[in-house]
Amino acid sequence: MCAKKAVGVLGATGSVGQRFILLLADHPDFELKFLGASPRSAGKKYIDAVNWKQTELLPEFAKDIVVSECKASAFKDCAVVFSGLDAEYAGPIEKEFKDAGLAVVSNAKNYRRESDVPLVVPIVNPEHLEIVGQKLETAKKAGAAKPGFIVCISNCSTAGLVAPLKPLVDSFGPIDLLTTTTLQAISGAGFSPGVSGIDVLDNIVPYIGGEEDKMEWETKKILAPLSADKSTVSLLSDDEMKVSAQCNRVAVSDGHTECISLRFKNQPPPSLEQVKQSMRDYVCDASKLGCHSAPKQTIHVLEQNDRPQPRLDRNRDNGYGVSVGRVREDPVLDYKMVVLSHNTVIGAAGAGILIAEILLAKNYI
Ligand SMILES: NC(=O)C1=CN([C@@H]2O[C@H](COP(=O)(O)OP(=O)(O)OC[C@H]3O[C@@H](n4cnc5c(N)ncnc54)[C@H](OP(=O)(O)O)[C@@H]3O)[C@@H](O)[C@H]2O)C=CC1
Ligand SMILES: N[C@@H](CC(=O)OP(=O)(O)O)C(=O)O
Repeated sequence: MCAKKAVGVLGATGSVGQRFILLLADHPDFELKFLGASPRSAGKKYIDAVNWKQTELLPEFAKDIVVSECKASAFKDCAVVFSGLDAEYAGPIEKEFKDAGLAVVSNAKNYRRESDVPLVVPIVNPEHLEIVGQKLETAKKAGAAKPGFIVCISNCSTAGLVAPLKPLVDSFGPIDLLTTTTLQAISGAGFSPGVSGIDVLDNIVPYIGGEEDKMEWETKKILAPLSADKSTVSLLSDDEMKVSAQCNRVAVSDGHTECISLRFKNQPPPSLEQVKQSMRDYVCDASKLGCHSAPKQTIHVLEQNDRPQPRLDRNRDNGYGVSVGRVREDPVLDYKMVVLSHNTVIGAAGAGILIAEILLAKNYI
């Protein structure tokens, strides 16, 4: 058996960082050895730096790791560095890591729109990681050192949205109109400071800053093809796909729910049963590659009228699977459905780990 690869987590004390700690405990490929956070936390043992908010106990292995400042020199032995950094600080830090030759898999939004940075939902578009393959190949041919790179994970609501779309587009061609209304968990807002109790208790907040715009353009990057030379990806045009998102914060701890409606470009559309079957049959590439965290069932199509529900369905396939229910005809567009995804697993930390497992399977790290 090969030795485990050393990995690090930046932003290790936050909502996403804490999920990384849980998901990397006892991982067969990766050993979490290095943790980074703000100067407020640096120099402290993790157990003293973190305000642990998960329902699972803090894993033993992490308690005594001393948190570092987010400097590349402290993470130089990492095969991959996961970032759960506050986006206000992530930009220059992640660039410094990439320039130091490190592989960075980031949850932050800063580099998502760059055409030569893959924006990846690992159960949907892992083929965009070929951008990394091209960079490594070019450096190798030139006899240069292995370059660093950044791979971005999408916004957590975008991840849930694109999962059911992928098999539909693969089977029935483009979706030209798409609307979504989200009901997003409070863990999505992070822990510093996070959503206050008075705002969310007995309440719904119909605004999440920047979220609607991100969902609209990220969907059009994730579902777009790579350029012919596999070095970049551009957004689908408005003529190819129009996306409209409305985002709401609700009093749920984990798990983003989305009510979506869609129209196929090719008319007449497939039947309702064909739509459901294509989602049931979908096997993501990470599963085909045998990645440790890949879901056994990528999309769970639920038939009960009152599902999916966050508390009951968010942990399907350890949070790496997506649940879809209430699939039915839409009198305005073609079909509508309700989608549920775990925002800090397949929408954030879990997505990062699955991406790293794919990078490993492809010998990119
Ligand atoms: N929560 C979610 O579901 C999702 C979050 N994201 C993105 O992931 C990232 C992390 O989000 P989340 O975990 O929710 O945020 P949190 O606010 O919970 O955590 C932020 C982290 O950043 C660290 N940090 C703050 N300031 C600095 C600094 N100056 N230098 C270095 N580290 C710093 C904090 O460390 P300290 O404790 O020391 O202050 C903490 O570890 C964000 O970019 C977010 O947009 C993406 C998808 C989903
Ligand atoms: N904004 C998301 C989480 C998040 O931080 O997304 P992004 O990384 O796209 O800013 C939420 O509130 O649920």
